[in-house]
Amino acid sequence: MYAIEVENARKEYGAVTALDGLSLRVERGETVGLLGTNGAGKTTLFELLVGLRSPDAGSVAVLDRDPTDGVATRRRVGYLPEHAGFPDELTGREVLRFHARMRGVDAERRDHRVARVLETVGLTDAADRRVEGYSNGMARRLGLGTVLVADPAVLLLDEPTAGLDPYGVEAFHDVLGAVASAADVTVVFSSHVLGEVEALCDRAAVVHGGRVVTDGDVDALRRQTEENVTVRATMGSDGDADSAAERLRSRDGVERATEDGAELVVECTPTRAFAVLEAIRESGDVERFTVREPGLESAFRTAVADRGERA
Ligand SMILES: Nc1ncnc2c1ncn2[C@@H]1O[C@H](COP(=O)(O)OP(=O)(O)OP(=O)(O)O)[C@@H](O)[C@H]1O
Repeated sequence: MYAIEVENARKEYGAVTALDGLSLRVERGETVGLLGTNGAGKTTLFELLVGLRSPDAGSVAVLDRDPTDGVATRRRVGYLPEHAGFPDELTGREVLRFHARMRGVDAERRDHRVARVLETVGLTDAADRRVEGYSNGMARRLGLGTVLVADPAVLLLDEPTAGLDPYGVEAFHDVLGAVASAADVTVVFSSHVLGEVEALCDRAAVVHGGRVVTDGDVDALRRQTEENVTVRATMGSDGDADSAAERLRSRDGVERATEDGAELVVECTPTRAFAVLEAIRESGDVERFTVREPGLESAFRTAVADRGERA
């Protein structure tokens, strides 16, 4: 059962094509990271998903309904825009109460719900302070609270951690990870930080030039990269990095093997990495080694490069 189904969506702003036949399906309960270059079309996609815009062609369904089709579906979808702001003079609790009222949370449940969300996003102690005194990280968590307060089935978060320091990112991830693991909550968030998509998502979709150019399981995407695995082995006193490098150069899958001081440095194709590691282990007195695998970042670069630069 899909929470989100976008088929061949097109959206133009005058001469600019923001979405150029974008298709994406997200199952209920999935957490999907949207990666993309600037101007790839991610925000436009979110705006279609919350019914703020309609596609010029193609179709968009959220929880089996057209999102422009009425308030009932929209209430089940929580959207955190990239630049969410709050009136400075309100407290965090007042902001959440306002959102709860706007999103149809019953009056008698409202205070309880707000208190629970404050707890979830770690703002209970700051709940009655004015928002103007909040740090960037606190404001982002309050933003997440505004979308959680109506207990949504689908969360759409547009670059939610942009501009946060590492502690702020970590705190945000803790909250989002806990929310996303709850049964039946579907999360789609966009990010330029590939590490956070690796950490939080089962699946990633790369958006480029208004289309999804690669989509799949995060581990499978990582393996699609054309970049090499690098192994650095520190040789012991009986080892000879130079002659080990010489022997390894003829091995299948080894792209480069060199000696760097007491270290043997070998670059190999990801598919042959295991066999090459064995060969390194057998190549003499190896004390320890490190392996640097190509991350999602290189898979992203490969996917975007394959499609050429955006026109
Ligand atoms: N209201 C608008 N009017 C005109 N052009 C727009 C409008 N909104 C977006 N665009 C253009 O559509 C394209 C897609 O923009 P969009 O904001 O959806 O991309 P994005 O992936 O969210 O980018 P970023 O990562 O930079 O936020 C861009 O070329 C952008 O300049």
